[in-house]
Amino acid sequence: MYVVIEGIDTAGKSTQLEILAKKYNNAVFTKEPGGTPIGSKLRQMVLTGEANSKLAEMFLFLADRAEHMQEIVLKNKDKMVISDRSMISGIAYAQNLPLKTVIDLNLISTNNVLPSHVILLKLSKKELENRLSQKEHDSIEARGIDYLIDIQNRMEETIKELNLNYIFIDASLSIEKISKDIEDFLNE
Ligand SMILES: Nc1ncnc2c1ncn2[C@@H]1O[C@H](COP(=O)(O)OP(=O)(O)O)[C@@H](O)[C@H]1O
Ligand SMILES: Cc1cn([C@H]2C[C@H](O)[C@@H](COP(=O)(O)OP(=O)(O)O)O2)c(=O)[nH]c1=O
Repeated sequence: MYVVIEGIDTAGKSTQLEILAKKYNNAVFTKEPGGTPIGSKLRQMVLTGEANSKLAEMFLFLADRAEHMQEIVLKNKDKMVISDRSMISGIAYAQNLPLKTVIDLNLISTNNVLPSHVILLKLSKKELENRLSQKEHDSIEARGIDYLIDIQNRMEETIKELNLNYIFIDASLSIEKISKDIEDFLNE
């Protein structure tokens, strides 16, 4: 089982992953970017905004994803792997290219492996404003509210386009209700 939890910044992914870690203590918990040794270097480069070129930034994420697929997802394919973000973020955040092109590049990076379960936490614009006002921003979050809402729409579009097995959850529900919905989805 290859489970991914998706959502724009502040949607509540880390909060739910902490709860999942207590419930599924045999699962392998990982993240993109940064789930491997090379990945943590790439993560540092993208989050501090070292790349001036948007294309270069996307290729850093793709390099991270290829290494992560080989070293974490495929090496643990007999276990439950639960990842904070995935190719869905990769496709949605790379807005400078048409969706189809970015999907193809991402499928190359994952060797055509797709997640078996996708959880998307969805924020309203108002709730996003509220949550972002309470944290310091990295260089991607600093791009603003409308940018992130566009990304969220692109995440939905990507999940549907790839025909994935998914659940969309209203991220402003209580932490407990969201975690129950996730558990039910994983037990289906
Ligand atoms: N269901 C929720 N309701 C209200 N606040 C939440 C909820 N889930 C998370 N939060 C809060 O929102 C902020 C962002 O959550 P976090 O889990 O760090 O998001 P992400 O990992 O997606 O960036 C944190 O301050 C967290 O406590
Ligand atoms: C996986 C991925 C993330 N991103 C972005 C989304 C986030 O803004 C950032 C990754 O940050 P994230 O790990 O979510 O950071 P935080 O620790 O702040 O929650 O990179 C891309 O632009 N492309 C990608 O392929």
